[in-house]
Amino acid sequence: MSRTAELTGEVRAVGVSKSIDTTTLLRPVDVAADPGQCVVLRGPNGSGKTTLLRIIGGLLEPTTGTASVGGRPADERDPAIRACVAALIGTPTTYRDLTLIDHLVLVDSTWGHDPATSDERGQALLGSLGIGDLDDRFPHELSSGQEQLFRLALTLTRPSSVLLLDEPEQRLDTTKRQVVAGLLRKQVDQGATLVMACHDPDLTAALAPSIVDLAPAR
Ligand SMILES: Nc1ncnc2c1ncn2[C@@H]1O[C@H](COP(=O)(O)OP(=O)(O)OP(=O)(O)O)[C@@H](O)[C@H]1O
Repeated sequence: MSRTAELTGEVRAVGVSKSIDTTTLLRPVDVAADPGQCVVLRGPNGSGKTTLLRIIGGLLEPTTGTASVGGRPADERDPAIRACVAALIGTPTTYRDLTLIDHLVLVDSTWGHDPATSDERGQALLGSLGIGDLDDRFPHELSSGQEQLFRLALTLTRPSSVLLLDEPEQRLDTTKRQVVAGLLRKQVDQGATLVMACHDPDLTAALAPSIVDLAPAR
């Protein structure tokens, strides 16, 4: 996808908040993250971390403030934003009759990589997440932690400048959290902008991020 190169990974959210009727989902907050930087969103359950990630990903319009990626308004209807942002927020779509490696080959080749080497890249990614031996499984044949690793693989397999991850540590054991920390560190070192919600102090510390602490929504 040539559009990926068009947008750099600067993420900005200025005074963004979200309310629905009289309910506050997110109190006003600022976020700034540049390429090669990690920002971790912290806060108690219900403080609005997922809501903020959805706003930055252009999936949700803020009630106040503005959000942008690469200098453009964050709006996932914009193909340039979609080409730039890879997000793991909620449950990605999977196909019951495709194996894990089939999924990765599909996503990799769809996003413009050489289809002749998609399989190789997919195998390497699964291997780096410690689930290389599950390449021929179907998504419904995974444990919940293995499923989370597969979701991360699906997110990381496509090209992107910005990674938005909602609690990537979910359901992972300590060893796998360290594996994910190493993989995300590598992405950041290679120039990705990483914004993630996280409840795990060890994973947070491993990424040496800037921290944005969210106040409880009410
Ligand atoms: N569609 C909605 N309508 C009304 N309130 C909502 C809606 N979606 C979420 N909320 C509320 O908005 C607040 C923020 O939710 P959000 O999921 O962003 O929090 P979070 O910080 O990600 O929480 P957690 O740590 O539990 O994942 C919560 O109080 C939640 O109940």
